Amino acid sequence: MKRLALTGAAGRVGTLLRPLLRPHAEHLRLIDIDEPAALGKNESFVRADLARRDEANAALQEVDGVVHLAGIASGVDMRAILDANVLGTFNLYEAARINKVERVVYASSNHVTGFYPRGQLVSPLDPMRPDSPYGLSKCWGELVAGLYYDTCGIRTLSIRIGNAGTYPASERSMAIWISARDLAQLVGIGLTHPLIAATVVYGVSDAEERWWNNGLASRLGYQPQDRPRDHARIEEPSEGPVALAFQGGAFCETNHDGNIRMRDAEGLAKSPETVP
Ligand SMILES: NC(=O)c1ccc[n+]([C@@H]2O[C@H](COP(=O)([O-])OP(=O)(O)OC[C@H]3O[C@@H](n4cnc5c(N)ncnc54)[C@H](O)[C@@H]3O)[C@@H](O)[C@H]2O)c1
Ligand SMILES: O=C(O)[C@H]1O[C@@H](O)[C@H](O)[C@@H](O)[C@@H]1O
Repeated sequence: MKRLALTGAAGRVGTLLRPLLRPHAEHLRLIDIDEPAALGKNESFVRADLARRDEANAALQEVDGVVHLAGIASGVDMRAILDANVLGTFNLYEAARINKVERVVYASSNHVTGFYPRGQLVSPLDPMRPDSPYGLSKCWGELVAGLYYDTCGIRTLSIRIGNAGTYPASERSMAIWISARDLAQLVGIGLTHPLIAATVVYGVSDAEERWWNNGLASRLGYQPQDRPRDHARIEEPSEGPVALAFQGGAFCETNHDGNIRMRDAEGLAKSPETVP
C-alpha cells in the first residue's frame, strides 16, 4: 500500500503496530489527538480529533487505506464514548468516502460478544451481545462499516481484537491474547484481500483454549505465529463470579446486579441447568 493512515497511533496498540506496518507502506500517516513517539523516516503526524468532521476530512486527504484504532478503549463514560467511538467512527467513514479511501481496517473488540458464556464457541455470524457501553460502541462501528460498503464500496475488515497487551497478563487473556505480529498479519489481510467487503473476524493468536470460531480468518489466509502460553506473565488478580461466567470478563460487571442470566440465539431465556 502506498499511503496508509493509522488513527489512534499514539496509543498502546498503535505503538505496537507502527514498526510492523511501516515496512509495508511507502508512507505511514499517524493520526491522533496526542502526539506519538518519535517519527520514523516514512512517517508523518497529523493531529486530529475525529469527533470533529472537518478535522477527520482533512486528516484522510490523499491516503489509500486506513487502520482505525482511535477511540476510547474501555470505560463507561457514555459522553466520551459517543464522541470518540460513535461520532468519531462515523466521521472516519464520511472522511473515507469524501477522500475516496478504499480500505479500512477497524479495531473492533471481543466486547461486541462479551456476554456469551465462556463455554460457548462464538462465531462472527452469531448475534452481537455487547457487555458494556464500550462494547455497544464497537457494534456501531461494525454496522457503520457495513453501511459504507453497501452505499459506496468502502471495504472493511473489522477485527474483534481479544487482548493486544504486550503479553498475556491474566487467565482470561490466555484465551483471547493476540501478539503484535499476528495482529499485523490480520491488518495486512484486511488491507489487501480481494474478498473483503464488510467482513468480521476475531483477533486472537494461536490460543489453546478457544472461545471463538475463527474459521473465516483462516479462509482469508490468517496463520497465527504466536501462542499465548509461550508469552504469559499472569499478574492480574482472579475475577469475580460475573466476570468469570462471561467472555467479556470485568467489562460484564458494569451495572450488573449479580444474577447471572443466559439467553439463546432467538433471545429466549435459558434456564440455568441448560447453560451453556
Ligand atoms: N488494547 C486492547 O487489548 C484492545 C482490544 C480490543 C480492541 N481494542 C481497540 O483498539 C484500539 C486501540 O486500543 P489501545 O489499547 O491502543 O487504546 P489507547 O487508549 O491506548 O489508544 C487510543 C488512541 O486513540 C486516540 N484517540 C481517542 N479519541 C480520539 C479522537 N477523538 N480523535 C483522535 N484520536 C483519538 C487516543 O489519543 C489514543 O492515542 C481502540 O479502538 C480499542 O477499542 C484494543
Ligand atoms: O478484553 C480485553 O482484555 C481488552 O478489550 C479491549 O476491547 C479493550 O480496549 C482493552 O482495554 C481490554 O483490555
